[in-house]
Amino acid sequence: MNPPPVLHAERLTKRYGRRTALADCDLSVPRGHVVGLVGPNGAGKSTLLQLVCGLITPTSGTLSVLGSPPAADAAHLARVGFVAQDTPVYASLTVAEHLRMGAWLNPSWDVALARRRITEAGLDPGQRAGRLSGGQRAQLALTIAAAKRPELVVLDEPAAALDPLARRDFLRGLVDFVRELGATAVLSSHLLGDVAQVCDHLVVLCDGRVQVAGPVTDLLATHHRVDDPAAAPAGAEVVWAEPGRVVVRGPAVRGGAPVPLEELALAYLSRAAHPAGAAVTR
Ligand SMILES: Nc1ncnc2c1ncn2[C@@H]1O[C@H](COP(=O)(O)OP(=O)(O)OP(=O)(O)O)[C@@H](O)[C@H]1O
Repeated sequence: MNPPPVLHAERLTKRYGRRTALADCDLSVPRGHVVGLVGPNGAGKSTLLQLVCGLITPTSGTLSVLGSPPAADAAHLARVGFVAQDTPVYASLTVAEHLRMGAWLNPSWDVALARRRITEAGLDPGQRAGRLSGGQRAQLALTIAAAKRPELVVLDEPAAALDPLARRDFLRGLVDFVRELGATAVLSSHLLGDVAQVCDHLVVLCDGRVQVAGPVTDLLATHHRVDDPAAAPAGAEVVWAEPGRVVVRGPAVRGGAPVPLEELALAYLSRAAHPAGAAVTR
């Protein structure tokens, strides 16, 4: 029997007063992936991640995380790591004090893993966190999440403020620890290049709705670029069409070219932003 998905949402909806942040989201994410959650400002990414961590509750619909309701109990919480937006840490505590606090709060804390990651990231254990650079702070936050040995780690735009080199190091560290632990990571980002670099599962969210989701290999196999929407075969869907950039979804297209993941995500983001501009099923 297959293990339950890491995340399973059915008609998941979150409203803040009259504002709908997430609307009728259906989503299923299998274990062992690095999942990229992309969408523009206000798409609902943070809302979805906060629901997953049990920081807020749905207005309607259902959500299960590792087979249980989010944050079901202390044991369930210990299986989920969270790196919040801007990777907050305690400015007056040193790196070593963060690790001691992590060990004290988390029964499954892996002392050796935490020490090794700090050394690999070049962090000084005696340094106060308030004096760390953005990249160093992100590495500390990722180390704290990793040393819990979570089955799922949720990261809300953790690398957005980092320079390209620091981002690359951070993302490499993330992929290494996900592989080492056999965990799943869900990472929200505006940076399509980062997502294309490290994610093997993609969720595109716009206006609180899932536009497309699935394993990257499946998405790449079912999307093609053609010169002209008329070249799309019967049954194919034109996701987005503009001069020189027509992305279709469906069976292989004669003369069609592969679509890089960044362009595929952009096609769905463009369609959501300009609904009248595309979306033709032939
Ligand atoms: N606590 C809140 N109270 C009221 N509205 C909220 C609250 N949190 C989010 N929203 C609204 O819900 C919508 C989705 O916001 P959310 O922060 O989830 O988007 P996001 O995709 O994470 O955006 P960003 O990329 O800018 O961080 C937005 O319209 C936002 O204004």
